[in-house]
Amino acid sequence: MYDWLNALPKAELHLHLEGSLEPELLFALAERNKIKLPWHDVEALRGAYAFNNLQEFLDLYYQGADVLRTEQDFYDLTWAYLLKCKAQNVIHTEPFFDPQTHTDRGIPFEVVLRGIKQALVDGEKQLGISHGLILSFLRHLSEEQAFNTLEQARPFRDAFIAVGLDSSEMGHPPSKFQRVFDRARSEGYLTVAHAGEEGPPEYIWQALDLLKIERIDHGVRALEDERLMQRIIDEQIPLTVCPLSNIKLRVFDDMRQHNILEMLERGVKVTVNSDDPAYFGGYVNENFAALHDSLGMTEAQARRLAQNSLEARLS
Ligand SMILES: Nc1ncnc2[nH]cnc12
Ligand SMILES: [Zn+2]
Repeated sequence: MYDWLNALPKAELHLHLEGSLEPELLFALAERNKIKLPWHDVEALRGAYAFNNLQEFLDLYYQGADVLRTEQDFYDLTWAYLLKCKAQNVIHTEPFFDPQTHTDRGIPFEVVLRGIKQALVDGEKQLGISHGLILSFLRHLSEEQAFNTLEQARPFRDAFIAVGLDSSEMGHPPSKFQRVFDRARSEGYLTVAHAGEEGPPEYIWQALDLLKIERIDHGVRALEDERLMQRIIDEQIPLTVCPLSNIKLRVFDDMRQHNILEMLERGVKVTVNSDDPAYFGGYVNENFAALHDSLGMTEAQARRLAQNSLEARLS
């Protein structure tokens, strides 16, 4: 890896903790929890990481998350991610977690949260990595289920900086969650949302106007709508872009077609992130390296991208 990329201090603003579950840890947790897996070994599981779209990935991602059962499991997952941050000079992180992925399997909200939060607090103390945790709603589930999740979070309000929206985008527009986000904002949460990953620019407009988001997660389809681009540039709304994810999930056919540097040069506040690094072939620095290798990203552009990430923090 490139030393100058490693040396850049950066923030990661789009990372699903469940998506940082490496196959080796997945197998170790399955053994610890006496869970029988459908894959023979780590290599067989890695072999399954071939996706044609977001949904194919999500099906495997939710299946993988089933090995996470105890507070210690969530601690170990988060700690492993923080060690990667340390190695890559990520000095601040704002990870997502999906409570419903776990509570729907009977794992109590507080078990999930305690494990994650303890690791994040230890990460601040022992590794010097600051954080802001984002509670993300699964958009393929109902508005009522999202309200229930927000209610479950109430006793732990101080543990979070924001709520987010992820999972299957098509057919689940931001408007479906307008009232949930209204409630969350009234409780003092900031808001972010995945929009314009697979979904149309209209979903980005809705995320901005109805959910009143501070940042757009992905947002790469904004380039299809010039008026939207102007708004994003004028208001300097950050985009948390995930290049390797976009290739793995076929949002772009090839990294050489990725639009992140075009957006950067047009004045969009774009940032580089890993999304689900265990599944997509790399953490933040591997994403930067791919932009260098395939798009000719210069050192000056890398510095601007890293600086954008530090400026786009919520906490
Ligand atoms: N890239 C992605 N898009 C939507 N939901 C997700 N959950 C985990 N990764 C995601
Ligand atoms: Zn994501």
